[in-house]
Amino acid sequence: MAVQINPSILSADFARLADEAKAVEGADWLHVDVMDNHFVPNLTLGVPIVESLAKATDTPLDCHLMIEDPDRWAPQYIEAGASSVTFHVEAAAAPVRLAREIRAKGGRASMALKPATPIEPYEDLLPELDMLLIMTVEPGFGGQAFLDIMLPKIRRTRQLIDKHGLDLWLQVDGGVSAGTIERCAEAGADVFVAGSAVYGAEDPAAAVRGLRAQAEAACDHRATGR
Ligand SMILES: O=C(CO)[C@@H](O)[C@H](O)COP(=O)(O)O
Repeated sequence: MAVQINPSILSADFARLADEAKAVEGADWLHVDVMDNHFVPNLTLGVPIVESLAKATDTPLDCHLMIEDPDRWAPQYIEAGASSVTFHVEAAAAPVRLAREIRAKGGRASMALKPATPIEPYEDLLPELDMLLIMTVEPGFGGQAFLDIMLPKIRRTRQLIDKHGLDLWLQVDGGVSAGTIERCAEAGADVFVAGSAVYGAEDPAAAVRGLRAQAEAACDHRATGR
């Protein structure tokens, strides 16, 4: 699968979201961090803003729900115009039912794991998903340092995806930058969320292009061993 670069609007100017979405045209998805100050100690935005943003940009939205009770809320984000919804397995009461409901509504179903949550108990769930998100920081804030200790989990997840021959995207989120993206790609990730590395750059669109070139080279290296 081709590499995908998804700017996180958590690092954008929330008063100018439509312009900030345009500033990264050429990105594959916009990553929308939804936080409820319960599942994580931060508060961001909800369904009405996603509904407005979906109308303001042609870039598809992936909503990353860092909230309690995603079973209740996730389908509403698809109805609001998101094309993909990521829920945390630690918060979901019925992850399989929820993934099926997201897909039944026409969305891509994605499940996230916090750093201390292992992948192995969820091997049998993987066919129910379109994407798996491995958090490479503790969720809640942008601008944190990348957790190198997540690299073995990324590798093990890639092995599981390949073992089962699944068409499942493997996303990483947190501390992804020019200094870390190659390690993530070499470990097996193919979807990269970057907040401060994109919106903190003078030219966000150029930052997306730079990250894409680095990730593509590292993915080729992983595939060919050269
Ligand atoms: O989900 C989160 C944080 O919880 C992320 O999406 C951050 O927004 C990524 O920001 P950077 O680490 O790339 O600055």
